[in-house]
Amino acid sequence: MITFEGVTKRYPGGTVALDDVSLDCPTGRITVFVGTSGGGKTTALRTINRMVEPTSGRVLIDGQDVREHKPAELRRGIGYVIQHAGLFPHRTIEDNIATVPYLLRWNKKKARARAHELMERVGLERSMARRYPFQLSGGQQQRVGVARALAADPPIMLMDEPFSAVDPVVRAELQDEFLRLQDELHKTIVFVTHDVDEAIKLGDRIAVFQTGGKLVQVDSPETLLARPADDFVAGFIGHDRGIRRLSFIPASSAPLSERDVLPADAPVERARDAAGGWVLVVDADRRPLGWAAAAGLPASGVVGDASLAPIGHTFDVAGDSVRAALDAAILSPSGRAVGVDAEGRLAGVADQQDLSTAIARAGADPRPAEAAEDGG
Ligand SMILES: Nc1ncnc2c1ncn2[C@@H]1O[C@H](COP(=O)(O)OP(=O)(O)OP(=O)(O)O)[C@@H](O)[C@H]1O
Repeated sequence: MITFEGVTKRYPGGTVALDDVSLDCPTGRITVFVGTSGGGKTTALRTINRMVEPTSGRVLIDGQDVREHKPAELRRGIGYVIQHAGLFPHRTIEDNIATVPYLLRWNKKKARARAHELMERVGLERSMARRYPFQLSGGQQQRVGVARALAADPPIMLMDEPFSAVDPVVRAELQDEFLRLQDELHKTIVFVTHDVDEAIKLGDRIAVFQTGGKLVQVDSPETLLARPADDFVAGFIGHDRGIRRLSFIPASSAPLSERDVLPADAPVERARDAAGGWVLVVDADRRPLGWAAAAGLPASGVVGDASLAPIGHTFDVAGDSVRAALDAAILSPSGRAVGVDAEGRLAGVADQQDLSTAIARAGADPRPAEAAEDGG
């Protein structure tokens, strides 16, 4: 665990970059620092690897003051990734990645083998090993930056806006891969961003900094969205925090129904009085085929003969959130969302009223999200 104990940083000239910050960053988890520009996020991050020395207070790693280590020695156990990757322009990709192994005096063969293994891990083709950074896209360079930080398998990773310099699509890909990697590696990560959505997506805990280096709130994303500590945090996380909260309400909490669901071989007569004007048609295996409008059914035959409107997207009742289910309902021609199991078979249908019920239930639970999850 990384612990900040009353850390203050006052720069010459009087700027207070950190004001008595106390905070824990738990082992194996992602702690995200967000906040206003100039709020002290980068300064706080850099006190961990001694790129910045606090004016007062202490930073501890597993109970030990970071000042007990020489900076160079300390940094070998701490990966560091920055915006624009900060690669050495005249070194090949494999040698960039192997920077720390070379410093640790690994032989060249072993260091390069490690670099190749990491290239695969972060989704870079081996053919890029001998290229130079300028021959890679921005997103690829960021992957190299992550691979380089991981090279000596440090238990801690500090990441300062690592995905900010790439377009939104690449950024989302990098975030997804980063989460997948963390699922395997369980590093202790401190991640700086000014993007609230990125913080919510990646953070196990989010620390919000305000101008003047004040830490205003540290909480899980769920709690931050549900209970911002003050008007500054509420304003910072935005007016659509209600919508964002829906991502943390499991779709499984919505009631599902089998109303107006028919197999493709059911006679059309059975579909004519569908309450909502639409029937969901499924195959013999209960896989959803499409929506049939009651008004557009053929005069006779089976519902499978009707022209079916596409379902759009379904939601996974076990893994998706109410946000995904609501999106599916809004985009569905019938206004109803189709819930499926892991095999893609129909689990049930939820209309917007059913989803409202789930939202109201979640909103009515006054316990902090963690306690509610524990069932305690
Ligand atoms: N070396 C320095 N000398 C003097 N002042 C500094 C120095 N580094 C940072 N500061 C000041 O300290 C404050 C905090 O800076 P810091 O870079 O930690 O903020 P930040 O939250 O990371 O901001 P941003 O989101 O804009 O990157 C700012 O007012 C900044 O101008």
